[in-house]
Amino acid sequence: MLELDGLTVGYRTRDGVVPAVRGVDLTLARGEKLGVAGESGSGKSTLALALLRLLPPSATVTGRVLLDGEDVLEMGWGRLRAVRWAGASIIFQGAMHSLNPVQTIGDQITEPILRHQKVGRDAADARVRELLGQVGMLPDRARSYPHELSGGQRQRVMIAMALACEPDLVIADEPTTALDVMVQAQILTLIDDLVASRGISLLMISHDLSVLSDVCDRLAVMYAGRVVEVGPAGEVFRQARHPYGAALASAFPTVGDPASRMRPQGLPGDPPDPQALPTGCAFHPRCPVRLDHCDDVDPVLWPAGLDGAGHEAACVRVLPDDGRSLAATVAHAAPTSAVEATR
Ligand SMILES: Nc1ncnc2c1ncn2[C@@H]1O[C@H](COP(=O)(O)OP(=O)(O)OP(=O)(O)O)[C@@H](O)[C@H]1O
Repeated sequence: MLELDGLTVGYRTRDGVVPAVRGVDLTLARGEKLGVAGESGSGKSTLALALLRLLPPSATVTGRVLLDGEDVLEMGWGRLRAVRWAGASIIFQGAMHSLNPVQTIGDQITEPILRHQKVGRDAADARVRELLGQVGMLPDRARSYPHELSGGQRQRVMIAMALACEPDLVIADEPTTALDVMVQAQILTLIDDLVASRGISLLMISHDLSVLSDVCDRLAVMYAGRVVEVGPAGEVFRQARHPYGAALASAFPTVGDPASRMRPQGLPGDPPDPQALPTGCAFHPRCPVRLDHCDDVDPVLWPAGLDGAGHEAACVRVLPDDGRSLAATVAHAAPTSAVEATR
């Protein structure tokens, strides 16, 4: 139902263009849950905002964002307004900053309902009470202002708003950031249950690969504005093929897994400045297994799963046929079709 085709976003600044998202191709099937992971600055939020054209005017967007076959980037404003909320909606990070502090939450949830569903005020109010019940809140909370609610309750309100117009796609951008671990688990379970029971597609964004692997069917890992690994959630989390995916996964302990007794491993170094990206593979300066020519070639996504089931990684160490390391291949002349020289 969602297809990103070469999605590229740059922000114009006084110092030049910041390339925040660089040629992302992704698909999301109806009812599927896709997680997008990556460090701060990797372009996750920019990607999410681009899907509904919510980026600031300084952003330039190219590529295609096909929602049920229709390009969101080409839509007129009328059609775009109809698609927002009803076709796809976003649960933003940090509900306190996303809710209007001087409006009751009931009024805020009512607004998209009145705008998109041809119902009267009474029916909309009833729908708000029903939605609040579905996200585990007392219907009377409709009269509360955001500051009268806890962080977890405010995030529940955001979820109720996102579901208000029965969208086909929900985009959740760090929906549990700033919540304590217990509340985080409740909110994740709530989102998971609500999208599953309605057959809604979910695109969830987080820096936390372990959270995403719990909730999502597939995972995409972003680094410096690119997807560097994508595949079935369990496989990407436990058998990452890209060195960055592996580093991200090993930064989290897994409860119940004997391997979790190992201490989580940090990844030395910082993500690159998008305006001064390293040559070749953007990850090579931090890569623990880089090869001599990794500063020269910029790999594209390539089949990386041993059983070939939709697992791809953009690393010259991953080979199309059986995933042997490039070290072996260098001796046997690497197939140049597996890499893309971009310099
Ligand atoms: N309005 C803007 N103007 C210029 N650069 C921006 C703007 N918004 C984001 N960026 C830059 O674009 C890049 C991607 O930012 P983005 O917020 O999408 O990353 P992220 O992975 O979502 O990070 P976080 O997890 O911290 O939200 C970063 O280098 C960021 O500094």
